[in-house]
Amino acid sequence: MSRTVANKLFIITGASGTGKTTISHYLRDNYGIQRVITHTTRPPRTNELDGRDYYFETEASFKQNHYIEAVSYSGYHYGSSREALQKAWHKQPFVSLVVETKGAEAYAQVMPQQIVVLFITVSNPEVLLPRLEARGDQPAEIEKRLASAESKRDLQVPAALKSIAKVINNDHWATAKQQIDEIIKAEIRQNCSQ
Ligand SMILES: Nc1ncnc2c1ncn2[C@@H]1O[C@H](COP(=O)(O)OP(=O)(O)OP(=O)(O)O)[C@@H](O)[C@H]1O
Ligand SMILES: Nc1nc2c(ncn2[C@@H]2O[C@H](COP(=O)(O)O)[C@@H](O)[C@H]2O)c(=O)[nH]1
Repeated sequence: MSRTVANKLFIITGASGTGKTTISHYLRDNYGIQRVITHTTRPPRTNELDGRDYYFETEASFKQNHYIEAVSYSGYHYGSSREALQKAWHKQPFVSLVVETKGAEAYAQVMPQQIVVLFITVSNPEVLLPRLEARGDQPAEIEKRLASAESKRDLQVPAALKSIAKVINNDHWATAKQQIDEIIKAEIRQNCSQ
């Protein structure tokens, strides 16, 4: 008898520059876990591609998707659509999603049984500025972002996620990677034993 693997969504959340996207790339490259592409009205950064990094939308086209959740962040709209999640799950049972914390809270309400929440943090938020500079973000954008209420809020695990979030400290990539490996391997084992 064939066994179906339950669909799982690894939600990667935390403040800007903590390393969420880096971790989603690690999951893709090492475990084949693809990221659900989300939608935004933010203009693309250098090297970002439509359909790969985001679905880049206009104000008008953003409104045409069917969102599980959508937020404003540092002056732009962001949203994760039902269409994109279903498309990703259609291809494979384990997928990831990179969102700010309000988005993660929404998923905890909508599909609590299907998510694993990874909250990414750093011990000293002062490292975030040089990290965003190294990423090539425009200085004005970095200043606006790090000063935003959302960015400051996302430095702490929200109360609604405290009981379920797996906190990953990303001061150093080598130790963050170890933590991620343990979590993913445990999820794979658990899924295989069901
Ligand atoms: N442990 C680390 N040490 C040093 N630099 C890191 C580390 N992890 C990630 N970075 C770098 O920090 C920058 C920001 O990382 P990343 O884009 O993954 O952050 P993010 O949380 O997705 O940010 P945002 O929410 O703004 O999109 C990148 O240049 C990345 O290479
Ligand atoms: N709640 C949601 N947050 C999202 C979504 N897509 C991305 N994000 C988060 O927004 C900020 C800013 O992203 P950036 O690419 O401009 O740096 C960051 O925290 C992302 O994780 C979404 O669909 N919903």
